[in-house]
Amino acid sequence: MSASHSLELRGVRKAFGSTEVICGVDLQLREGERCALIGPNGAGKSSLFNLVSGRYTADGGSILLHGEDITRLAPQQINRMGLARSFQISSLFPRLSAFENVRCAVLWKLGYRYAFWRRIGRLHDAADRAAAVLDKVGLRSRAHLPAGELSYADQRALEVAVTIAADASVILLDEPTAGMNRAEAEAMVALIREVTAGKTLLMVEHDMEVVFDLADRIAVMDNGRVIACDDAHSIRANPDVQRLYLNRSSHAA
Ligand SMILES: Nc1ncnc2c1ncn2[C@@H]1O[C@H](COP(=O)(O)OP(=O)(O)OP(=O)(O)O)[C@@H](O)[C@H]1O
Repeated sequence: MSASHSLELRGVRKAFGSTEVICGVDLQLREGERCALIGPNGAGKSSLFNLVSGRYTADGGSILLHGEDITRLAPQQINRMGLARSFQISSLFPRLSAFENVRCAVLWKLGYRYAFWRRIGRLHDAADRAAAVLDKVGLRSRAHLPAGELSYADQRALEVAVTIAADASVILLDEPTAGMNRAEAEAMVALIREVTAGKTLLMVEHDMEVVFDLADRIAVMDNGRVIACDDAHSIRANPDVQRLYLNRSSHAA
């Protein structure tokens, strides 16, 4: 793998029982690029996220993070190597404040197991980092509120904050604008653009306006395969992609 690839999938396969749901996926993400993963329901987008983040183990092929093989590593090992993933279903602690949610994520990355005399310093570091991240996502004034009391859009922003808290270099976002109105989605796009600057982003997204706005490249999945991966112009013009979307219902993206 060239050193400029942050993430590389080589012939990745996954089956559940006798059904292969990921059928030999190759995908390469360059450092600093934003890639959207699209495709119809059941195409395999979430399964691919689960494989990359270590929740599922691949049956074949390999996954490399900055050139290192992570195919068989546990999620927390992959996380500590610099890959962070958000979840579509909220993984926030609703009774903890926004600040505490982010601080937990920072401490988790630091690996909260070290000598006592180092803890105090680390706690201060974690608090500073959490405050800075909340500032970045525009939640400074709501940092003290329980996560469960934030508006829906703010909870999604907090999810992004938790995901970027540990300063991962590769970020996976799962439908970051799902359930948002246009204005909220636009604000989220601006936020993602800012907080992922210089990082590598892989994002599952159904909203094509968001996809075309944010992504440098778009990977299209169908039936467990990546059938195209290219810039927006080429994806729009791709006959296989056109066929895929014309043949589906309106919720095809
Ligand atoms: N844990 C599992 N056990 C069995 N089958 C699974 C499991 N996870 C996913 N699948 C199957 O794998 C296929 C791909 O599902 P996946 O959720 O990855 O698709 P998706 O593209 O994310 O769809 P959506 O857009 O609806 O979220 C589907 O046929 C699904 O039923």
